[in-house]
Amino acid sequence: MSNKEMIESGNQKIEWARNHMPVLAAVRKQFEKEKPLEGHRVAMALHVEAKTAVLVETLAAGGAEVAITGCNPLSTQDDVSLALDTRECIDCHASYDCSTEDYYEAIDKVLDFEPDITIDDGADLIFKMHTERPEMLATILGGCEETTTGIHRLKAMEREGALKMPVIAVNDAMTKFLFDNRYGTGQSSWDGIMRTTNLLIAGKNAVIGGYGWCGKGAALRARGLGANVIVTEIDPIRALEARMDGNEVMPMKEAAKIGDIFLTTTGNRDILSREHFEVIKDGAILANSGHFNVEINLEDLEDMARSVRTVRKNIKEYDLGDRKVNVLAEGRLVNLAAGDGHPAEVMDMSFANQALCVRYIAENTLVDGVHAVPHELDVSVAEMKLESMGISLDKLSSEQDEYMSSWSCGT
Ligand SMILES: NC(=O)c1ccc[n+]([C@@H]2O[C@H](COP(=O)([O-])OP(=O)(O)OC[C@H]3O[C@@H](n4cnc5c(N)ncnc54)[C@H](O)[C@@H]3O)[C@@H](O)[C@H]2O)c1
Ligand SMILES: N[C@@H](CCSC[C@H]1O[C@@H](n2cnc3c(=O)[nH]cnc32)[C@H](O)[C@@H]1O)C(=O)O
Repeated sequence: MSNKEMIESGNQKIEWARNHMPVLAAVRKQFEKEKPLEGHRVAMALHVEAKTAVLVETLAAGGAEVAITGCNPLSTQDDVSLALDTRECIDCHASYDCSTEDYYEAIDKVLDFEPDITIDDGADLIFKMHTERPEMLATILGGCEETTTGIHRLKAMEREGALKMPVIAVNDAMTKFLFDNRYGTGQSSWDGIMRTTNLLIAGKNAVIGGYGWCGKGAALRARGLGANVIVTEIDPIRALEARMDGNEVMPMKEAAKIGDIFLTTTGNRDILSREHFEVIKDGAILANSGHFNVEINLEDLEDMARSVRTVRKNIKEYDLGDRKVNVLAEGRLVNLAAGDGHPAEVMDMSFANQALCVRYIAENTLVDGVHAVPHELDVSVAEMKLESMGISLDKLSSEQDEYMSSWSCGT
């Protein structure tokens, strides 16, 4: 494809996403009128694809200048990246097939832009500023964090007294994790696995590593596709919940022997490693939808393999001698590296939270540390989403309100 064709293709994808993100469209309308981000510079490290581009456009519509790069290798869509870079007030430095070196160089480029507000998905911008460019922290008003892993990292920094800027935990908004992590990851991970393998899910043993919000969604959709679902966990309450939701629960070492498809969603490392590869079923398919490329230990697999070859686009077959194992998308996020990421309607809510939190940072002075998304913003996103879906609610009558808040007439 020529550059011109790539830009056209990127713009087409952005238009489609924009037309399916009504909450962000409502926020954009407010931003166009009120210009709350005039004079602000926003640096972003997010998956650069069409829905993210709609968020970038929204921030620019609010008056911000924006520089953006990716937050994982293999999750950028190059046509969207090129299309974004043609926009006024927007610099885009992301590319799909970047090396680890290119990836961190691009993080530096968006920091060179001297932002006063950041948006991270995994806290790489914040980590880089704190470790290599601390002088930047003096002019940072605050940041927003998109994902669970980023929040873990930031809370660890906060615990050690190392976090020197305010950050809003956008991931922890109800209108984010209940929908994005659960229904988004549930749908888009299986979409990535199905389009990459072109194999049937029904009748297979699907092993889900972790029963957090992503794992619950992944298990739910796997059951809907006809799989027998096995969950692995380390948390007794989540394991119990998984069992009572109708899944089998067992240690990974047992699941490895019988699983046909493995999907890791823990945010942790080595969910699948040497001890599992030693017993894993022949032909097993391994995919990750959790954190970076560390949930499946590829070094162990490479070490154990006699040979490795590409057997289909985005599928590498590791020949272990008596068995073969297939890894999708190099163990990186399968829904983004081998798919189009979450559905637009879900990212609509996640990114409306982001846009509203960027505005909140611009208009308020926050102390250093991890902050919750203000409850009224979270509720306003739910209200706007319901409105866009044509759904209205009952209202408490004054009698009901009084009854619920009284202690004298409860029985
Ligand atoms: N692919 C995507 O688009 C996408 C979307 C949202 C979140 N994420 C990422 O997915 C990961 C999970 O997010 P979440 O919101 O579900 O987190 P969560 O904290 O709700 O769930 C993680 C679960 O994994 C379990 N776990 C941890 N170590 C384990 C181990 N060794 N074996 C089995 N289970 C283990 C935990 O007990 C927990 O129940 C994070 O890295 C997050 O950033 C990815
Ligand atoms: N750098 C992090 C990235 C985790 S991806 C998880 C985040 O990606 C976000 N996400 C999922 N799909 C899309 C998409 O299509 N566009 C933009 N962001 C997405 C989602 O909100 C989620 O919180 C790490 O490796 O741990």
